[in-house]
Amino acid sequence: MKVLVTDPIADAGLERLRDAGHEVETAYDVEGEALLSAVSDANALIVRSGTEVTDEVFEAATELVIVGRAGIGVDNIDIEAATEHGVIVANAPEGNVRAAAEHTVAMAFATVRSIPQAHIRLRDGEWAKSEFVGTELNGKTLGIVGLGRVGQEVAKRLDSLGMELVVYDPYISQERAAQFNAELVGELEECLERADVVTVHTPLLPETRGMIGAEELELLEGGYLVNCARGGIVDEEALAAAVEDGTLAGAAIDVFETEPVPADSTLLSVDDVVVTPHLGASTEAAQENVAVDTAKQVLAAFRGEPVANALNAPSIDEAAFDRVRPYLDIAETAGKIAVQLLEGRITDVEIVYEGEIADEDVEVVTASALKGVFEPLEWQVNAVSAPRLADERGIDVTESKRRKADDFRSLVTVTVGNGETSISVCGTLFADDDPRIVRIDGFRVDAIPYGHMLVVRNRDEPGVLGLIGTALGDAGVNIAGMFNARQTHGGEAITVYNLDHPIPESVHEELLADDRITEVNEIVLDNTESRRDAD
Ligand SMILES: NC(=O)c1ccc[n+]([C@@H]2O[C@H](COP(=O)([O-])OP(=O)(O)OC[C@H]3O[C@@H](n4cnc5c(N)ncnc54)[C@H](O)[C@@H]3O)[C@@H](O)[C@H]2O)c1
Ligand SMILES: O=C(O)[C@H](O)COP(=O)(O)O
Repeated sequence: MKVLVTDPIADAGLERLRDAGHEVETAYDVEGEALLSAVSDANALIVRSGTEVTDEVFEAATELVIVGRAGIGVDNIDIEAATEHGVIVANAPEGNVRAAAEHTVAMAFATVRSIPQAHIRLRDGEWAKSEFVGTELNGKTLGIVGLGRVGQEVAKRLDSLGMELVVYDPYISQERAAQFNAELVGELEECLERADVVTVHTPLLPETRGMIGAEELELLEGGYLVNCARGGIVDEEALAAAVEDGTLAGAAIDVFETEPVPADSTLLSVDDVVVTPHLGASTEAAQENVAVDTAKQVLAAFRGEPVANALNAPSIDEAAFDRVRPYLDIAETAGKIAVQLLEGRITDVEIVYEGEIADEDVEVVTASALKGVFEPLEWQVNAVSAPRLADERGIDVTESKRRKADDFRSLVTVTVGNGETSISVCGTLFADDDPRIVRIDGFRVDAIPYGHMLVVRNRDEPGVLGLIGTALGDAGVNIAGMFNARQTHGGEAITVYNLDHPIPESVHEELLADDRITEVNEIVLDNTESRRDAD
């Protein structure tokens, strides 16, 4: 597999990938056509905040399985486009949190004590001691906007330095804020009004873009603003003006609307604005953490295992995955069979888990079942894009669980409907790893799902099986296995064959010409020949 890395990550991450036998190409700072060309044969792309991963990139990256973000913010990655192309996007949300929090605290001190400004004056030979009378953080109020991972670490640190904490975060509870000795307020305005120093820790989202502009900055009058989250959350022009005209005492900014920040940015020309070039995550420990975490996720994606921090695909921990892994194939197969037995446009899919499997986290299994349903329809699909595809095409997907599974340890049933009728196919594992189809449309069967299968509905009358066998034999189609089930003596029956060859159209016609046979369906599964041989 080829892994393309377009922003610098720590060697530890690159080594993990190489040690696993993959080709790792580093192409830092590529953009435009060069990026499109470099990514065209890549199976994984690893980025930090420096690479814009747009729809165009996904169009060009036809072999891509995963985009790994060695860090937290994914505002540079078009996740919608990734999902549409069936590409996993995963970030590394833990490894640089402490580094970002420490940088935020450092930036708070830098601005309230004018450390960079004093440093420059002294380097220039000026002992400007009397000009730099700072503000003590102890006893002041800190306004935290966004109490997520980084916000919480900042809260702990500045609480211990004697600050009162006021939090604005519409998505957390009062109790959560209280755990950090913070008071949760309902409005951003109140947070800004009450704070002496505000630190910003939200993601950049449509909702947070420009959330702190001129009006909001006025509410922080006389205070300081620290943004080590994302450029664009705070309006840069408004911030520069507010510090310049004294509305704010100062600001410290690590992240910018455009990065690298243009040299003529007004923010860079304001004395009381302290700036760093997006250094929040730039510690050796943080870089090693996120590089290794990202490499691990790329390797998991290559192995077809769930990716721990996937943002657009089901994620599940390793131990839980080991328990559901055997059901991925049978769910996909049940979906494939069900959809091939259904006529008309599919309107709904139901996946039912019964028995021991019902105790598990089955999101990945459901994604596999959906993949199975959509693949025979020749929709470009994988387990990442299948749930979205269902949503886009207005297909109703339901999932349910029952603790009891009659006669089996676990059962997975996939039912597909077309608005008028539905077909359900139920699968299980014998001896934990031997997949079987045990019910088709309510008939109890015992079919090994692989290769070419023939599903015939017929009346339970003498001679029908002989007729089918003869028709197949005459056409040179060898029968590898067969199972016949009926509901009542002389009533409707279903017969399932495993065949060694595809079925010629003439056999379909010959069988359907007999009025005892009501339906003939050939099911094509892509399971390997070796599986069949093993059987
Ligand atoms: N400067 C750096 O190098 C650096 C390093 C790490 C993280 N970051 C950035 O820091 C930010 C926070 O990262 P995190 O890991 O803590 O994210 P997180 O997802 O853990 O936390 C974000 C918090 O923001 C809250 N939030 C969302 N919308 C909000 C809104 N409209 N108003 C108020 N709160 C809102 C969420 O509820 C959540 O609690 C991100 O933007 C991330 O990219 C920057
Ligand atoms: O979101 C992040 O993780 C930080 O902003 C770090 O970004 P970087 O990896 O580009 O330094």
